[in-house]
Amino acid sequence: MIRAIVTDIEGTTSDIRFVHQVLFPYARERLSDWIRAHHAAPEVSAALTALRHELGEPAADIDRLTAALYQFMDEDRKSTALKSLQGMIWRSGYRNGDFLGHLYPDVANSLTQWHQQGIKLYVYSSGSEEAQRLLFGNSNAGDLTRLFSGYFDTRIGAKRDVSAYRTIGERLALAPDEILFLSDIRQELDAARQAGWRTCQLVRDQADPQRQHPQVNRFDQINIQEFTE
Ligand SMILES: CSCCC(=O)C(=O)COP(=O)(O)O
Ligand SMILES: [Mg+2]
Repeated sequence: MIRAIVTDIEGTTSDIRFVHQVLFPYARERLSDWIRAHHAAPEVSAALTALRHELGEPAADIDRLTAALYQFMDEDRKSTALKSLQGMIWRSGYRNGDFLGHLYPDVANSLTQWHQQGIKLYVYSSGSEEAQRLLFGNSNAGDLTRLFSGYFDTRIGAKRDVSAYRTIGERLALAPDEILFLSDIRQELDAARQAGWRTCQLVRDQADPQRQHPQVNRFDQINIQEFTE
């Protein structure tokens, strides 16, 4: 029986174009000035210290760190430090009403129904926990944060790494086959399945010809019973 659903964001609940054409450019355009202005703030300073550690350059100055962050953004590197800083910059974007978090039209209804059925809902995204809360709290379907029981980001591990799913499973205190993972990326679903989870691939645009996991186009096509043996 499925007791928890863990969902990815980009390409699953939300359009990849929103992330790549709205969120990422918003942070990119502001990053350099923003770091200069805020590097002494404790949460920013902690992220920059983590970045120095990630780079293996304990003495890196602000210019070097900024250059590394631009390189990471070019590579779409899922660096925990970068993701943390992006989340902080997006905070003002949501607060100023520069954008709303994009959710596909089928998402809010399905999440609400699953929540009403007593299924616990969680997010697992490379975006920071703060970025996840901001997106669901300021979405085009309103504030959906009340539906979620928790948020996981790259601090728990990388999304293609089976150990991340094992650790999340332990935190949820559920048997692996009681957890359903929703994602658009086959390699993430492969890792979740290796951990014993049930999986479902969202194919918002084009089907994945490899068909390694059950595929749906929308959340309202997900029949939870079908994932229970
Ligand atoms: C929380 S929205 C920003 C998502 C993000 O930064 C990202 O890198 C996409 O990660 P996902 O794991 O949701 O594909
Ligand atoms: Mg995704």
